Amino acid sequence: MTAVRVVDVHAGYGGRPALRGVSAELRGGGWLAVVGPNGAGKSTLLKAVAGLLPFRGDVTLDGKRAELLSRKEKARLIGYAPQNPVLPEGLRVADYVLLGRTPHLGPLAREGRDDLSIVDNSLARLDLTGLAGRKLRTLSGGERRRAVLARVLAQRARILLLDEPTAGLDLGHAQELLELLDRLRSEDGTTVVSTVHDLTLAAQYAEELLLLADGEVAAAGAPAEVLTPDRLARHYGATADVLVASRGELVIAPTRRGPAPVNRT
Ligand SMILES: Nc1ncnc2c1ncn2[C@@H]1O[C@H](COP(=O)(O)OP(=O)(O)OP(=O)(O)O)[C@@H](O)[C@H]1O
Repeated sequence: MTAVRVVDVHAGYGGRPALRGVSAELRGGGWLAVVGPNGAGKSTLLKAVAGLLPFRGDVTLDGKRAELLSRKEKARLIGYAPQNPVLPEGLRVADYVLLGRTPHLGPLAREGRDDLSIVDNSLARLDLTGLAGRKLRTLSGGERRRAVLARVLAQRARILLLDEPTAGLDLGHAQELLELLDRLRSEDGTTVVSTVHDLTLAAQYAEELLLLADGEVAAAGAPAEVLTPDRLARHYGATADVLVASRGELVIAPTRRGPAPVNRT
């Protein structure tokens, strides 16, 4: 079943268009990476799908039109991690992650044992157990990012909208997160839409790429179809080789524009 369908979406800020006729479709349990240069409209698309920005066009989530979903229904269905969230700095990490359970709490809004165990599990999955008692304001940039993702995981939403989830994470934590998302997708059928700047990681984990440029879809499809040196030059102004690694995975390797480097070995 199609989990996310976006049809001819237009959105903007103060009359200035940022998305112009964007369409995309993703099956349940799929992973769509939204890529494109700075200012292309990637975050705007995620905000529109999350219902945080007015738009023209249609967005359907799990077969239901997004604008007809109640706030609580939407919060159960979508877990959204913005690029630069404003955090309640005085809150402890565990209490912040518990906020992810809010859409599931009963009328008295008291968390139960299940909620606390989901929070513990989310903290462990993001390697935050040892930091559970720390105030958010004391965390490093990457630790804060992981706390935000732990809150989103605790929500147990069927569709995750993650804006630059690996930004600020070291290589190991970035890889662990992507592997975790991949497992959620294949084991629980979670659907993932993420924006990504690292095109090699995008190609390794996402099954579909949506390349946005200047608010429009420049290309869509499997990574090998979308990521060509020609498109990287045209839309990113970058010179890069698209290599195929030993396991068949794509590697996007930027190349120097000047003369070939002197061999330093
Ligand atoms: N709050 C805002 N007010 C006005 N213009 C905005 C706002 N947010 C984004 N824009 C503009 O909308 C366009 C798309 O921005 P968006 O944040 O969606 O790009 P992006 O592809 O996510 O970029 P990046 O890779 O730099 O994060 C840009 O021209 C940006 O300047």
